[in-house]
Amino acid sequence: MSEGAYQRLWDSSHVTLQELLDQEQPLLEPVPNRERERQSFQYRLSSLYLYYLGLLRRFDTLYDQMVQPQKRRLLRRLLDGVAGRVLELKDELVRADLCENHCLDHVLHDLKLTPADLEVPIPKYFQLEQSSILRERGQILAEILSKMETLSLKESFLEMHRTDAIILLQSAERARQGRLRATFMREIRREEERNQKMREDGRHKFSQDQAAITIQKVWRGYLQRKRTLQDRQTEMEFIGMLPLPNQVAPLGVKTIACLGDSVRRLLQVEKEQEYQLAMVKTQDTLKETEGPDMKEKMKEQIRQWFIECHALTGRFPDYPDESLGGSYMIFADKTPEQVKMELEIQAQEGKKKDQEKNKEKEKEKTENKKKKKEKEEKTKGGEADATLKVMPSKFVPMINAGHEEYMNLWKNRNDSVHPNPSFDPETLREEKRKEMEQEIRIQSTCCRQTASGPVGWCRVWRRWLSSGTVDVFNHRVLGGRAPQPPLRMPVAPLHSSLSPCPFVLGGPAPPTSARPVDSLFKELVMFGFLKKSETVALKDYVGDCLYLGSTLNLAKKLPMPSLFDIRQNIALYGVLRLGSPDIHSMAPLIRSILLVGPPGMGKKMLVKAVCTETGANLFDLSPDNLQGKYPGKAGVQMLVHMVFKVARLFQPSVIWIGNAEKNFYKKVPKEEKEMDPKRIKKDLTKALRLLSPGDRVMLIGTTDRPQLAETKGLCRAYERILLMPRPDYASRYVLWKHMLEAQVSQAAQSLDISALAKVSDGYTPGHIVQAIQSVLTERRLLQLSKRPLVASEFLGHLAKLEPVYREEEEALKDWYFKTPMGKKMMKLSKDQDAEEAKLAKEKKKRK
Ligand SMILES: Nc1ncnc2c1ncn2[C@@H]1O[C@H](COP(=O)(O)OP(=O)(O)OP(=O)(O)O)[C@@H](O)[C@H]1O
Repeated sequence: MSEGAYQRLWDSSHVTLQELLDQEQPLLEPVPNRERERQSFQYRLSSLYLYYLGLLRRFDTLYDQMVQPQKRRLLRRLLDGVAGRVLELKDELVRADLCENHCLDHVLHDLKLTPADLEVPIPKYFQLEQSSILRERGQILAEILSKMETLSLKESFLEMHRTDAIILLQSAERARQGRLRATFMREIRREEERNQKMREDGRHKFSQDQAAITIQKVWRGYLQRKRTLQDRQTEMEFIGMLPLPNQVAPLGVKTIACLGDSVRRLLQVEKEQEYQLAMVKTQDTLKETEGPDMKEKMKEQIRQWFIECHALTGRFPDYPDESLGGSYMIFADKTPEQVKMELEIQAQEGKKKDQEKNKEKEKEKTENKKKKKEKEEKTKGGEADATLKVMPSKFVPMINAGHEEYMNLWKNRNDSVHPNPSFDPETLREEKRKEMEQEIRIQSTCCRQTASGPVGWCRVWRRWLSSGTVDVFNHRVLGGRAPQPPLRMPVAPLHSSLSPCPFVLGGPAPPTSARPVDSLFKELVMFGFLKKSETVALKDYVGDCLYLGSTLNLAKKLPMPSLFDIRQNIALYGVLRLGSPDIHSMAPLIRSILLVGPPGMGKKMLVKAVCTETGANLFDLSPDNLQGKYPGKAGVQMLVHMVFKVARLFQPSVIWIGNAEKNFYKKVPKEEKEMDPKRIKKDLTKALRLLSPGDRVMLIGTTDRPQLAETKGLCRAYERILLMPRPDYASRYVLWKHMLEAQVSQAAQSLDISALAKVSDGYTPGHIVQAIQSVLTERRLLQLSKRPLVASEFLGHLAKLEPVYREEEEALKDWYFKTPMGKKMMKLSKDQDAEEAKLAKEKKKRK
């Protein structure tokens, strides 16, 4: 696609954005929490969520492919804003549905969208723009690990004696010879058997006709089977169940498209460098040509302002307070009277506000008490909240600002058909001029260094005015030194990446404060707490969505999350939050997630996918990994402190706890008493609470037996609990298809995948992977051309595996309904039932 095509896509995206922004305000109005209103509220939220998802996809493509650097800067802000709004809306959906998975099939249908539109896109820049620091860190980790590996290899080599090595070689060689001999003997035996059979069969002799009929039968059967297969193929192609042969290999087209994308990315880098150079040049030129004039004008303006004020009021006005904008008030296009009035009004309002605040505080206190009482009464009476409404968004103002900038700067350009991919010098100059104006304004009004530290320049002005030592009429000093503009802008201390760790508040200094972070990083790698995560893309977590969610809801059956829902939730809770600092700092904070599901559901795979998609470090604090390391109370305190400190400083980070139930055991089993799995519990919960917006650190726990843990403690540590039940038919179908086609191209055409999906009910994706791996050995893959794959081959292997029994899954569900979210979900469904029963009664009475 060309720059012009992307520009048109951008233009159309803003039309949708405008419509969405118009829908934001009505959502803020509270709605009574009754069945019908709740449904329409949920519908409005869901459609908004889907539209924003679509916009996110578009802005991601645009940011990835547009070349013009100034437009890309705006697109980045819009992309982050929309991603953040999607996260906020997801939170609202959870609050409205009281459930982590939402049945949006009817909304999809109404909006004429497809299930693919439900997919949460992961911005491509998360991976493409991973900072060099992240890459360097990966290299350091690989280096440390390879050093450790070579050391352990050396150690293991040293241990083997020469005689042992010879014995090992000899036994391997003898085994090889034995295998060869056995194969040879088997061949001889088979040959003998064949000969014997031929001798025995030789007795039945066919007549010529009989032989011809037999051969014809076999041949006709073969031909018919072939024809039937071809007919089936043509019919399937005709009804669209199989792709047409000319559609099967669009690989060439795809590669060309990918190549085009990469070329545009290279062009982006080129144009960005050009833009950076131009920025420096423009800044220098403006400073030289317009800077001195601008400075003089500003001084003159301030002086003029004072004189006019003096002439009007007979006295010098107070210098505008820094909190009110300082000299900005003077530079704004206002007359001195207006400014004076405004200052006075603001001062009065400030006083009033203070008084009002005090009053409000008192009021709030009494109201809070009242609300508490009401809530208690409601919970006793079993009533639900009275109103439903959306929380004010932090991202909408950001999107609004971006939208306005687009409307003012980029919408009505003459070159919209063939836009110029290079930067626009006029816009750049305007931007830099504004920046310079701001800088000079600060220089001529703000900070000046004095013996007692930095003093606001406006304060100096004010002091000079109050002491009467400055002659504003002639712009000279009557006594003492005239205020001098600062020579240099004060530089705020950079936010050091090694800032004090917040994880030990108060009390003694942090135990690792004297150690460099690199050494802590190395220690964690050496002890096996910081691991190299395998590369797994989130899209490889295969699964289909639930197509009949709303129908199940209508039939009063609680729909369970599909694998698709789980993938989307991980993308929303894990990837989008950890991927961008801007999104994380403003989005609703989520510090921890717990994945609950039977073994083989892909819990570990999802943890690895979050790390891959965001470039996060992977810390392993699983109880098994803690065994024998950092003993005692002080040890574990030190470990948690170290892990969270390194995780925060080298963010984004994922702290993974496998078998998370062990940290919260109701009763520690005898065989695990020595391990003491609960020792980390207290410090972990404390450290988690100290994570704040902007700290891109997430705890992800995985468990298959949450029933063994104290539900309260577990739910307090993990803010979101995602239940992963066995895959349904649709998910099993796509799992089989995807995994088989990864090894055998067009496996779906020769195999009855639907039958495989049906018989594998109860098996997890892990089981399916195992069955495929055991059937599709190297040998079997070589035989495929002669002996096509059939579904029955997988059955034997599946039968050997232990499925997830219904009782096991029911136990997991029962546990889930005891968690806070599960309880709310149950309560809502009961309330709905009661409400419906009441309505039915009323109807009957009326009749
Ligand atoms: N939805 C899926 N799509 C593709 N592969 C999957 C999916 N779910 C699981 N797998 C595969 O199944 C195997 C088992 O997954 P994994 O080890 O992550 O499961 P788990 O739930 O963590 O198991 P456990 O509880 O035993 O630790 C892995 O090879 C993984 O790649």
